[in-house]
Amino acid sequence: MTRGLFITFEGIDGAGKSSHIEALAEEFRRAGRVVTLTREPGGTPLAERLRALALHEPMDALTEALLMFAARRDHLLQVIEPALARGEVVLCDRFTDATFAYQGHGRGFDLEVLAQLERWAQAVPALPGGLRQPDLTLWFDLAPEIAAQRLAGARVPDKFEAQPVEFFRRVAAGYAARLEADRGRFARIRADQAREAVWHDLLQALRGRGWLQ
Ligand SMILES: Nc1ncnc2c1ncn2[C@@H]1O[C@H](COP(=O)(O)OP(=O)(O)O)[C@@H](O)[C@H]1O
Ligand SMILES: Cc1cn([C@H]2C[C@H](O)[C@@H](COP(=O)(O)OP(=O)(O)O)O2)c(=O)[nH]c1=O
Repeated sequence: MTRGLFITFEGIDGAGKSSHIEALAEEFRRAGRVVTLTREPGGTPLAERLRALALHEPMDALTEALLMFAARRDHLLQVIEPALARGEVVLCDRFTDATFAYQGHGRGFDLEVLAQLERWAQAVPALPGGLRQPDLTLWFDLAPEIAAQRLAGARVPDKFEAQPVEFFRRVAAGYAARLEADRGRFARIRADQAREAVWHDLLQALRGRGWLQ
């Protein structure tokens, strides 16, 4: 059976993730793969309810991190693991790197505690190493000033999108640190380019791994 693939999309708000995720799903479908397109926080009825709370209610950083990981655990067990077991391609708009970047680096919450929560929430005993991680993380790297310009007037901001540029500088540094810690898992996409060039680089990252022709 075809091996399942777990690919996550990451980057600060406005970096351009959503603009490409559906196109990549279509590309995989053309290649004969079944695709599950999903997002975090969310992806199940319970996790979507937790998303609404986490994105719109004020709360301390630990509460926020616990909600993110609670939503993630439900999503992993209900959606991601079953899809991977069926050999599907799972494309997920954000995953745990976002928790390290936003709750960890953005809000300043303890990274060691996050690493512990990651080990609990992503535990899948049947896997070698016992921990589910993405096969590939596409990091849309964009300067916060440009992301803010792109988002201005584009949509009503949620709790995070309303943060100042300084917050997103820390979040972006958080993503860079995650990449440094696990280079093999990441592809850094230069998101300051025109859409066509971003799409080209994204496809190259997939082709380079032999996952698309
Ligand atoms: N390469 C690009 N150049 C200019 N604008 C872009 C580009 N990619 C996306 N956008 C625009 O920037 C805004 C944010 O893009 P979006 O895909 O929603 O980002 P994200 O999902 O990462 O928050 C949208 O208005 C989108 O149309
Ligand atoms: C997954 C995740 C998202 N977030 C934040 C980042 C985003 O600002 C917000 C929702 O992400 P996103 O789905 O990208 O928002 P939109 O659909 O509006 O583009 O949640 C965290 O703070 N921690 C997390 O663990």
